Amino acid sequence: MRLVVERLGCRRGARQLFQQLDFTVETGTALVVTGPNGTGKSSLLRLLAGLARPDSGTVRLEGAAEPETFAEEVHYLGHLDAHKAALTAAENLRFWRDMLGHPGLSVGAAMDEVGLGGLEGLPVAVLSAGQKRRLALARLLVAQRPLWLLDEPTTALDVAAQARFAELARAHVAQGGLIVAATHAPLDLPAARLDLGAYRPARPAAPLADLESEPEQ
Ligand SMILES: Nc1ncnc2c1ncn2[C@@H]1O[C@H](COP(=O)(O)OP(=O)(O)OP(=O)(O)O)[C@@H](O)[C@H]1O
Repeated sequence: MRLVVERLGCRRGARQLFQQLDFTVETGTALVVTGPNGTGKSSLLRLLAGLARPDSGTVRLEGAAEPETFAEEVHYLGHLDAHKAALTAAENLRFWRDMLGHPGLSVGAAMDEVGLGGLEGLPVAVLSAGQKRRLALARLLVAQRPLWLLDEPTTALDVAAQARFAELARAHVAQGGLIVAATHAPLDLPAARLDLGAYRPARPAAPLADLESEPEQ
C-alpha cells in the first residue's frame, strides 16, 4: 500500500496555502510535516483524510481494496479529540471500536497501552487535557487501519506519554502501517520530512509604481 499525492494545491478563503505538492508514503514508513503556523498542515491532513476537496491535484491510496473504501483505511486524529464529554472513557472507546470496524485491541487493553488503566469509568468531561489526548490515541489501537493521519499527536502529553506514543507509532510502521503526522514538536520516529512552508506560492512582486514612490533615503 502507498499514499500518493500529486500536484496537490489547497486554497482556504482567498488564500492559496500551498501548491504543486508531490509526495509518496510507502507502506512501513512515516512522513512528518512541519512548517510555520498557518502554512496549511491541518488543511493538508484534512485533504488526505478526504474531509475536504483539493483545490487542485490528487490524493490516492494505492493498494486499498476499493477507492470508495479509502476512508475505512484511515485513522484521522485532528486537533480536537472528538470525545463525548458525558460518556465515560471506556464508553467513548467502545463506540469507536464498534463504529470503525476491523477491531484491534480490546477497550481495556487499549487504555492500558496509553496509561489510562483504572480510569475506564470516569466521564471524559473530568479527564485532564493529557488524559483526553491519550484516549484519542487509544482510538488508533481499537480499530486496525493502515494509514494514520495525526495532527499534533503529542499535544498536552507528558514526557512519558510522548515516549509511549512514539513506541506505538514505531510499532505501527514496523507492522507495515503508514503515518503522516503534522507537528511542531520533535517525534521520536524515523520519518521523512516535509516542510510545507516551501510550497507557499511566491508573493507577487510589488508594482513598479510602488517601488518608484518609496521615499528617498
Ligand atoms: N474555513 C476556513 N476559511 C478560511 N480560511 C481558513 C479556514 N480554515 C483555515 N483557514 C486558514 O488556512 C490557513 C491554514 O490553516 P491550518 O490550520 O491548515 O494551518 P497549520 O499549518 O495547521 O497551522 P498551525 O501550525 O497553527 O496549526 C490559516 O491561515 C487559516 O486561518
